[in-house]
Amino acid sequence: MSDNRLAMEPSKEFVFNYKGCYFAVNTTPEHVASLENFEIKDSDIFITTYPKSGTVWTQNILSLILHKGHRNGTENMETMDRIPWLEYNIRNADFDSLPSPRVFVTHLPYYLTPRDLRNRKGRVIYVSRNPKDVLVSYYHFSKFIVTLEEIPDFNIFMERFLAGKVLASAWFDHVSGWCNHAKDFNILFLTYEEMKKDLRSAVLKICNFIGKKLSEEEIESVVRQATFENMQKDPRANYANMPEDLAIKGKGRFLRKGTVGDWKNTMTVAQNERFDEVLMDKIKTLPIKFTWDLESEM
Ligand SMILES: Nc1ncnc2c1ncn2[C@@H]1O[C@H](COP(=O)(O)OS(=O)(=O)O)[C@@H](OP(=O)(O)O)[C@H]1O
Repeated sequence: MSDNRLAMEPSKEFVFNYKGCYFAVNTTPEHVASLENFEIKDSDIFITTYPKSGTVWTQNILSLILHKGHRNGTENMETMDRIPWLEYNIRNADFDSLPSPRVFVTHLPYYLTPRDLRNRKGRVIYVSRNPKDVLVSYYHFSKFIVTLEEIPDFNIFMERFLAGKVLASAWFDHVSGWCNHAKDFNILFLTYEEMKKDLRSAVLKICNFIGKKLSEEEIESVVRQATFENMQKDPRANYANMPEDLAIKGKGRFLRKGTVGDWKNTMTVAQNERFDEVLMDKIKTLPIKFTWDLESEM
């Protein structure tokens, strides 16, 4: 294989491919396959995202909405214990014994989710983010965490991202798959940018969707604690107490910048043009309209 082709292939040391989707090696094809038959309860909630789209943010919002102890600071539970990963059950959580409503988090494409979920059992909150900010956030994240292959050259990282040769595969396939199959799920779509613009409205949408009534004061408390500035101070949101096998290798924080339009600080004009050439026509076919910076909307 030529050097260029080699640079495009994700290393088997970090990922495996199962039915067209790349997974990190801290799960197994058997576990992913078993999820098809995972029994869903009506009250279950799934936070579903492509990586770097606002997963931990939404996990924190759900923890704050559902758990008084999280809201008033009397309980200190790690995010991944409160809301475990479905396909990366690294702490071997007993999913059956989680308190109701169970909340899971997943990067699964729609077609690998539990069958019950695809039959409108349980609820899905799907959060998406403009893919240029996803790309840049993903690039920095790969330098930050040991479970991802580090690709120091942004050009190569971008080409892999555009070709879907990264964990969770192609951004467009993920988002379009979920949008096109929305009717199979009981699903709420949110975007990172709308959460950023009006967090309170997003929190209210979530409460409404999951049927949770909170007082005005409680809503205020959720919103206040879910801002970037406040979450950045929270060791749980920053994975500060990560288990060894997920340890952080780089400098910086999980909550890195938390802005809309940061891609402009990393992508060159040529890279932006290349990105648009590959993805923009496709993006225009999506029912979600993305915000590329907080001044302009497409
Ligand atoms: N409260 C709040 N407000 C705004 N932005 C926030 C917030 N919490 C997390 N983030 C930003 O979300 C990015 C991480 O995305 P994910 O949590 O989806 O990452 S992961 O897939 O779970 O690894 C990452 O984006 P970047 O800062 O652009 O890298 C985080 O900073």
